[in-house]
Amino acid sequence: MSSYHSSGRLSDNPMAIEAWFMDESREDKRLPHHRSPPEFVSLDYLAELGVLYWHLNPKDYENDEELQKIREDRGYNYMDLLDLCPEKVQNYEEKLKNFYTEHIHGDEEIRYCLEGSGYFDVRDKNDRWIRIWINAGDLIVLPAGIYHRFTLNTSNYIKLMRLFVGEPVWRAFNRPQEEHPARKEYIKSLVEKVGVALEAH
Ligand SMILES: CSCCC(=O)C(=O)O
Ligand SMILES: [Fe+2]
Repeated sequence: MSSYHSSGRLSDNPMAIEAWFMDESREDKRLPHHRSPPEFVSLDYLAELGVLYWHLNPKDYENDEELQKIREDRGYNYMDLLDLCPEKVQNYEEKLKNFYTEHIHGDEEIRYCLEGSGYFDVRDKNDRWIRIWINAGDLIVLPAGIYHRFTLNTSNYIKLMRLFVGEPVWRAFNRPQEEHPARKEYIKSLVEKVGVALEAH
């Protein structure tokens, strides 16, 4: 039997990311939205969807060799910081609304949480929402073409590092995007990886 720890996390292992299938309720998006009983999702399952994860030391991000290596290996030469609070972000409410509108990008979305926390929701191959809880030290990569969205949780604050290959393009394409080349490429990669026949949505 598993039990919750004081942090609210199911695991007391800070290296483990937590992800779960969401319920269907329409209540506040900043709440966890667990199913009853909770249905957790493994890192292996996320990897099948093309979602990558590392846990790093967020206090050392300026000199972190592990982060440096990931950036070199994957060509992430662009970096900036996003402090998501009303005082520092223009059009804060509008940005949050757009972040929570289901979308894809033509490129990977790479985010490293330095402080605070939040939820990245991604669609799995059966179009179910998986909620990924990001805390300080969690670096995730969402593949180009995966439907996703982001919300703050009840802590209401996150500081993120954004990484990119080359000149950043933040453009979001809201669902439906079945004809977008990145979407087609993503579906192809899923079929190759897990051999599932996916219906177009
Ligand atoms: C707050 S960063 C994550 C939101 C998002 O999906 C995006 O920027 O495209
Ligand atoms: Fe996005």
